[in-house]
Amino acid sequence: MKTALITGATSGIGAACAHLFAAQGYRLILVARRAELLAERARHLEDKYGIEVKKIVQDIRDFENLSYALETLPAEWKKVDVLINNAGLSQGLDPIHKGSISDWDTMIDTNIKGLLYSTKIVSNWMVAEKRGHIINIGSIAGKEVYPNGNVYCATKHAVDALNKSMRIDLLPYGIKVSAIHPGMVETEFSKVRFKGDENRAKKVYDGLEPLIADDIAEAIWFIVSRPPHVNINDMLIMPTAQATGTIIDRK
Ligand SMILES: NC(=O)C1=CN([C@@H]2O[C@H](COP(=O)(O)OP(=O)(O)OC[C@H]3O[C@@H](n4cnc5c(N)ncnc54)[C@H](OP(=O)(O)O)[C@@H]3O)[C@@H](O)[C@H]2O)C=CC1
Ligand SMILES: N[C@@H](C=O)C(=O)O
Repeated sequence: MKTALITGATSGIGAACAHLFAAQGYRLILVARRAELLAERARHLEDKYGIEVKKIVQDIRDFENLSYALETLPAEWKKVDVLINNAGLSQGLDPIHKGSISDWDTMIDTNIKGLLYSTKIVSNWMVAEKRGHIINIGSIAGKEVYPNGNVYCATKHAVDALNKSMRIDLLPYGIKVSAIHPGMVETEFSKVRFKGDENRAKKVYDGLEPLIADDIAEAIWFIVSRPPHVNINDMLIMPTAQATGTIIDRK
């Protein structure tokens, strides 16, 4: 049985990936902070698809505890076939001079360092097995910048660079590396960005049809299901209604 490890599996793209990989018969290692929601998601997946789920209730910004939780998994669970570095977020949408230092720290610690921490642990497992596939969730914000996107865009540009670096560093071990860069996807993302302001979050998608999480999960499945001689390095996937990264923030 194949194993997928998904960070940020309680909501949005990560939750959609968990469903899709479970439906494809993968057993899952799911990482997130919200214990009750993770347990509920895991129970549903086990009941619906008859697969096994390991729940890792951890903040990916905490390397020591994340490492302990993952390294103490049973040995056969460490033969991870697919790592989906999904956990991430944006905090605020302010011009640089008005930005919050703590928001900047949260985005940098989650989107860059958290991704590095999970990759550090799992890539070593994959190197030992000389196989695996790492999927990094970037963003259109990792390809372009937009007004007030500053630090979030910078973190996703970092993910873009890290993806290219991982691809080179892990090639000798037969490990595939791919990035997917979505445009607007209607998840909890905007509610998190605007600190729970549901009206402001909803307005982001007014007047256009955004992507949904399943669109990204299906694209990731396409990437993962390519034959061994094919590696998709980078996929940019946008709502038809969104040509560039500019977020129209309707206050
Ligand atoms: N939605 C969009 O428009 C786009 C999103 N993206 C990227 O897609 C990825 C997923 O976002 P999306 O599904 O939209 O957003 P959601 O807010 O719906 O999901 C984010 C997930 O990440 C988890 N998470 C956040 N911080 C941490 C942390 N410190 N430790 C562990 N888990 C964490 C959350 O779980 P919990 O709170 O339980 O820990 C949640 O499961 C992110 O990297 C985002 O930047 C990229 C392009 C577009
Ligand atoms: N595409 C969105 C999420 O990453 C954004 O850029 O805000």
